[in-house]
Amino acid sequence: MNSQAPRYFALIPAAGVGARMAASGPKQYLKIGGKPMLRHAIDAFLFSELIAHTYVVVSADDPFIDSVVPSHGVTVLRCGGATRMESVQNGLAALAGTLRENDWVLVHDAARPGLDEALIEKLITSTGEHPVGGLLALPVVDTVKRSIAGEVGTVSREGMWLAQTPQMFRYRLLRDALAAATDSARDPRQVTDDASAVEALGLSPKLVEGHPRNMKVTMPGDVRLAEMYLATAQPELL
Ligand SMILES: Nc1ccn([C@@H]2O[C@H](COP(=O)(O)OP(=O)(O)OP(=O)(O)O)[C@@H](O)[C@H]2O)c(=O)n1
Ligand SMILES: C[C@](O)(CO)[C@H](O)COP(=O)(O)O
Repeated sequence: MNSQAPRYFALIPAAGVGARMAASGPKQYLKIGGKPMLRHAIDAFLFSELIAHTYVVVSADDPFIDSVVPSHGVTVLRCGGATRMESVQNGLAALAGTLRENDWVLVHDAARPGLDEALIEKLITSTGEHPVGGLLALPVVDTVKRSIAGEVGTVSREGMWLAQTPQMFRYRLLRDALAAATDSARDPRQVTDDASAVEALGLSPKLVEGHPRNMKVTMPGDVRLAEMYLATAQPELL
């Protein structure tokens, strides 16, 4: 019987280049509401009493992080990889010996500045007892089209969700799932989120309804939308 109380850690992959944003530098350092995007994500975890510590994965030569990271509660891991998955894998590997096998890891995109303590608590209280883990997500409410070589069709939206982050899994399970995804014949670039690696093991994580404010800032037009969400009071949780 494991008598240790559960521990929750945040891991923020922040080693991307923001190609789709096409800004002058990596998008995670763009100011959103006067504060770098990455710092919004960090602060959500710092303000949460449930998170024991936060780790941020950046590229080895990142010149910006030292002016953004706070002086407490956060450790920078300069081990970013060529893909989001690699950055997460490298970050988890760097925490071997620090994290216990059954510690919960909440992986959250630096590109999602709208996360807040309420959503973190909702994910943890909804998932903490789940045998696999879970993630914030939004049910699809629009009709879904797929266009391939000019052929357009409609995909049933029954049971369809849009994955957000954090995605939370036990440290050992997540490391094993990502390692299996790397070893599999499947193109690892298909592993665009942490949950898909776990699902490839035949496991089903819990989907916990997130919020549109927790959007991923990807394209130039997303910056203003994210600022509008951040400018509003904390919304009632869905
Ligand atoms: N090699 C990479 C690629 C992405 N990320 C992180 O993964 C998150 C989600 O990725 P995405 O929104 O795609 O960011 P970028 O990869 O920077 O964007 P783009 O695909 O437009 O280049 C971001 O916080 C990004 O910093 C990472 O840590 N390491
Ligand atoms: C992890 C993620 O945010 C879930 O929707 C998404 O897969 C990240 O995709 P990206 O292309 O790395 O932004």
